[in-house]
Amino acid sequence: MHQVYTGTQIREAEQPLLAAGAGPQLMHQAAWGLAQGVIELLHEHQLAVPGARITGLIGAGNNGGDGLWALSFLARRGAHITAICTAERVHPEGAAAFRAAGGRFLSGPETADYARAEVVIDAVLGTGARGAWEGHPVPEGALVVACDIPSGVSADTGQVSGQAITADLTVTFGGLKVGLFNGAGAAHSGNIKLVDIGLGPHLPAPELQLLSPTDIPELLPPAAPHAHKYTRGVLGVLAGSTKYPGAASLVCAGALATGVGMIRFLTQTEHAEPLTTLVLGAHPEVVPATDPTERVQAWLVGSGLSDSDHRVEQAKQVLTLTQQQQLPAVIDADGLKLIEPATTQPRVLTPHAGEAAALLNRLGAGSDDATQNQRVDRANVEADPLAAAQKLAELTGDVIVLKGPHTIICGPDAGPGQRFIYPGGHPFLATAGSGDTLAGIIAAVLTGWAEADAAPPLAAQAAAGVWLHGAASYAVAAGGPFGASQLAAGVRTVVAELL
Ligand SMILES: NC(=O)C1=CN([C@@H]2O[C@H](COP(=O)(O)OP(=O)(O)OC[C@H]3O[C@@H](n4cnc5c(N)ncnc54)[C@H](OP(=O)(O)O)[C@@H]3O)[C@@H](O)[C@H]2O)[C@@H](O)CC1
Ligand SMILES: [K+]
Repeated sequence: MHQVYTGTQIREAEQPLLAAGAGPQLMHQAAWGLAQGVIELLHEHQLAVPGARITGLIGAGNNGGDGLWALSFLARRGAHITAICTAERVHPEGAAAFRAAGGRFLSGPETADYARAEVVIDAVLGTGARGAWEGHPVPEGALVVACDIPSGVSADTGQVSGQAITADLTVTFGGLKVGLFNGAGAAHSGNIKLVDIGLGPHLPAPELQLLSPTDIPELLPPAAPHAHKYTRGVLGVLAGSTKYPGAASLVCAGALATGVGMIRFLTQTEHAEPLTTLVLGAHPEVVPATDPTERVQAWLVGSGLSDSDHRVEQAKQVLTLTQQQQLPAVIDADGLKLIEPATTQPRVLTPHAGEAAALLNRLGAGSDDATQNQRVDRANVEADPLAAAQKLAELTGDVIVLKGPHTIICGPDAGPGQRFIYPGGHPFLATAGSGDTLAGIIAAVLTGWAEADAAPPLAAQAAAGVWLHGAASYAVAAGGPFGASQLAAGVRTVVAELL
């Protein structure tokens, strides 16, 4: 498990060390790690360090200081180092070390040299940045290494209000920052390398957690040796419609590959119908059901539902039932249009940005602050998905899985096991039906834990499902582009490797 902090939390953790006079030492550690990051990147690109043309973009504060010290370390390895100051002030000790190492500050016509840089170290703004940044051009083809956080990206939120640097690599100090993973920041950060500068004992509870493969086995329901299908868990599924028949099969495929005792599929009508035939054709083990009150341990409602009157009525009925029985439920897609907030029921909502915006508007999210009566749109959610997920979790009392390039999983409470980020599956995962499979996977995890004595927090269960879905995408993508119906095979591979 990796911990992710806001920039403000990292700054606060530095304070006791700065007060004890450890500032220069922290900066040297940070700069050393930054220089190592540059060297590794050069090697990855089959470029030699001796003679490499490396230019630092240097701001007024300690971020600039880190950049100057890193350049001086790189000069010792034979790199050709130059720097451009973007402000009138510059970190004095850093500048002295840079000059002593043979570094040259470019000014006036010399800045033309900048166009030949092979590597640019972005050390303009770090955690001390405030408001919008006007930006600075980067030579075409240069590799860009951001110092701590790409300049222009908020370390607290990932928001970019003016211009921002886009890095190939960000070397970040003391702790991973929310801004590297959330919203626009994720697209600017490139690969991320964490350098430990000894803040450990001073760090607070993290804002977010990133799951590692070793965290997953204990978050997936155990397969007990003497289990039978009912103890393992029965999942009720209300998914698919005449308009989106495939969703029902994809949901069932995701759930079966993750592992459930049984699936009861709520049919559209009492009579044999094409939707049920399709589901049973793909998964003969699924049991069709016409009565939603038959016993299940958890429900999945909404994937591919469409707005057909009959299917919507069925969904309303099942949602009420799950509330009365306090059953775990995953609510996906059109099911999200039907939920009412503030229940104590263990529920997981799985919106994408557009659905999250619609739900926030329906629940009146804009009405309690300066944005009064202003409608939330998809772009607002995409700019700060963590804030949107937190707001939704607060308004509904549910666990929110906000799907996107980086998926946020957010429970209604703060604290451990409540907030996670999954930094994206394989790009091929952006395909129709991928969300249906995800809903099935999460629902299977909830089903398996539904009657267990010591289950992980609901948000952690959902986060494990998101992780499984992402890992499955890499397993399947090894064989080339894929459609969602092939994802379940990847889920089985990943689960088999884990258990
Ligand atoms: N603390 C430590 O010992 C350690 C810190 N470390 C490093 O220090 C970094 C934090 O350093 P920091 O606090 O000096 O702030 P930093 O990000 O360099 O920028 C502040 C300067 O930028 C300016 N400025 C602000 N916004 C702006 C804008 N929008 N557009 C333009 N200018 C803007 C602002 O100028 P002002 O407006 O105040 O004149 C101010 O001078 C941190 O990220 C890490 O890299 C590590 O070495 C470990 C040890
Ligand atoms: K920076």
